Amino acid sequence: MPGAVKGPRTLYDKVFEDHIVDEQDDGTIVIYIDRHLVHEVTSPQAFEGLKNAGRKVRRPDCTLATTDHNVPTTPRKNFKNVSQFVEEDDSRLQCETLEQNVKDFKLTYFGLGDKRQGIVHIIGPEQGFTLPATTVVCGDSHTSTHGAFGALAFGIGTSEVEHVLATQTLMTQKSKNMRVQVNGDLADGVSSKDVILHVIGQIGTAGGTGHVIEFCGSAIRGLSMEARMSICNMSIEGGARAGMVAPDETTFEYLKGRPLAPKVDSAEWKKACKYWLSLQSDEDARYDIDVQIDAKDIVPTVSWGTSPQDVVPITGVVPGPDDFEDADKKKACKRSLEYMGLTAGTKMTDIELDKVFIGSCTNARIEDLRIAAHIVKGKKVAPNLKRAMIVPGSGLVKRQAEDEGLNQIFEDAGFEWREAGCSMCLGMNPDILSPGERCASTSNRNFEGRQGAGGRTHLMSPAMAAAAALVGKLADVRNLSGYEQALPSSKKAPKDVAPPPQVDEPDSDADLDNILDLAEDSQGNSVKSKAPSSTAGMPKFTQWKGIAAPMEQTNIDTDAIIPKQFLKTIKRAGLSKGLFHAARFNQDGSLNKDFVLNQAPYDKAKILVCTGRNFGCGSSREHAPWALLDFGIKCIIAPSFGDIFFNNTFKNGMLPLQITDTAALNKIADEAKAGREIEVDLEAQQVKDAKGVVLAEFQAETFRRHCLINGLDDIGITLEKEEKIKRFERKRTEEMPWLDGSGYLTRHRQGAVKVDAAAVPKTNRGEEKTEPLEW
Ligand SMILES: CC(C)[C@H](C(=O)O)[C@@H](O)C(=O)O
Ligand code: SF4
Repeated sequence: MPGAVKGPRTLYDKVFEDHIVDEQDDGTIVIYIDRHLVHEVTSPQAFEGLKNAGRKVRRPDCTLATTDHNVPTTPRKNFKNVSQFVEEDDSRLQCETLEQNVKDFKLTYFGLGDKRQGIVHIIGPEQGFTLPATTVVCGDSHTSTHGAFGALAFGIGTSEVEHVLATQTLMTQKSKNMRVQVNGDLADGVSSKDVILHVIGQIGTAGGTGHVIEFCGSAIRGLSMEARMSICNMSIEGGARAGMVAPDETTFEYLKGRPLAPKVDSAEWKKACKYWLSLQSDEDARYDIDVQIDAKDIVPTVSWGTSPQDVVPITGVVPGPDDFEDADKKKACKRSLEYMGLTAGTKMTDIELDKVFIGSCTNARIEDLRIAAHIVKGKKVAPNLKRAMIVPGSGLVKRQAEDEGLNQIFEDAGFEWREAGCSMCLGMNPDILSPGERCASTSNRNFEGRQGAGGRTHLMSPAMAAAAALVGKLADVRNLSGYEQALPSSKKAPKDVAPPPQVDEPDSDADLDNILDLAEDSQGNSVKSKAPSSTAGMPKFTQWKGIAAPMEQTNIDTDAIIPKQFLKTIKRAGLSKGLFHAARFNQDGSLNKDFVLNQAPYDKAKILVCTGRNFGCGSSREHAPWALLDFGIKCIIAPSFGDIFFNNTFKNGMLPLQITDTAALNKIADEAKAGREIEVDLEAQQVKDAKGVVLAEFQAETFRRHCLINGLDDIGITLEKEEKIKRFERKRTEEMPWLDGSGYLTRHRQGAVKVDAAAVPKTNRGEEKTEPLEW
């Protein structure tokens, strides 16, 4: 059994094995997905796929949608509907499309008129939708956040979103185990954001590739749930598929009273807690990578460059190329310094700022706002700052903060107090940096152009961002009087600083007796597809020959492959215009002749050969492979890939080809540089030059190779496993009844048959007049 580990098991092994629906000898495994979060950016093409195939959403009771990336953070007092409220055309279309889709597919949706709306990774935990030991996915790389609950939570691309909507499962492979142990007491002034920035600085942005990280050790145990979420959130910046923390008393305390968690002290709650506790890694469990960190070595940490691994202690100086031994790193450092407008040797605390952003799925929870408010209370934002913003992670965080008077503290200090959303974390809405502006940000990515074309981002904790706002430069929070009381270090971490949010009473209790029947119904309905039962739906990939464009850079992230402004589409086609946009075009829109894809013969490239490591790291946007495909590139050759990008390419009939043998890779790159064609032969598993001479041999994964060669579509293949999925669901209902829609999700279960019978589905909530929703 490929998925099962013999002998002692890790937390990840246990959660993964408990979700296996089907497994093949080659290691391809179908796992069941307990929780699916949906947002407006990565879902339109998935819903379109479902509609085209006549498929339904299999488990509306396990699906929760919100709109977060595109939404303005301006006051919503006069909000009537998104059509009037969202001014920018493409953003509005994406929000409207989501609203149409949640109506068409009868999904629970927290729209802009709902006080529970917010960043998808904030609302899931807040509602108790995220539970320990579950599998949680979302078309978003920071789904890793939910691993703080001991859930196996990871980001997926849009094709996989469609797969989950249709089948409630995913086809996957088992990842490797990595352990990051942080032991000891965190010093005053050091918070969980410093821990994760420090860890990424140590392991690098590709350090966790192919692994699930378990964070443990006394320092992690001492952290609140909010702090653990910030750590797991950024596992993706360390390249990991997911991050996890074993559930414990802190987890249970946080969950108590959440609307979608089992009712405290009920039989279900007790059963759930017992199961959740059993998931702790066994004592002798084996990890493929083991990292030990002493908490006392961690100081307030900030980023200086354009990758989350580019971090230094706030007491340090900007590094220079000479500080690195590796040639690639020297080059990357030079490029980062140019982009960031920094000189090696400059004291970090001498770096002047233009803006401060406190928000994002990493650090916009109530605890983060409390810390920042404590630091700025009674003080003023430095006069040199053009803007300082607080963007709460959800409507409920905002309300809680207002109940505590935090908004007043911020406004008195000179901060803007905004509505919930992703905001300046990636600037898909109007909150962006202008070219050259420098920002202290509590978000998670400092890629080139991340917060706005030409914008410069320094990542840090909320306490450090608050300190920076007061000083007008990067600043050491420990130099401010009274900072100690603000920070819940491991020594004094409160059990649960956030009282459960006040939410509407859940609908009537679940009628658990009829779960089995309804599960049958919903499954029966969900597979009544108009789609042909054939699994052949993808273009085939056998041999692929053409000009290969050479690239050398390391860590080419998906923001660089296609920046945010091109994500505001509801289609897959036409994205080549955004491909490598910042590099391909000058500021006036003309072609940058120095960029390889603008030079003949590479403007007709069909293959990309990247000799730098970690191609496609970062976000889960499937727009990256779509843009490459639209340009004509169907195969990318590199020494290593970001996990989600790697998966996404396969779903589009493309081949990401990992060649780790440097000599072979260089031979291929030489052909590319000479402007000669190369051929990738997936059947023979060889890369050849134009004359047919073999440059490299490779070993593709058996099942993926089979699917590519035969043009097989994953959803079709999975739907053939219907009986196994049903069996899994029956067992899940018997053993973990709390996972079938509870609270306000119950109605989807109870109403499944009734709603499905409706000729023209109205909305999923026509009756729910008491709910604070738009419809
Ligand atoms: C839009 C989405 C695909 C993306 C992600 O996956 O991370 C975004 O949330 C981001 O932070 O870049
Ligand atoms: S990383 Fe930023 S853009 Fe992505 S989900 Fe989080 S807040 Fe939104």
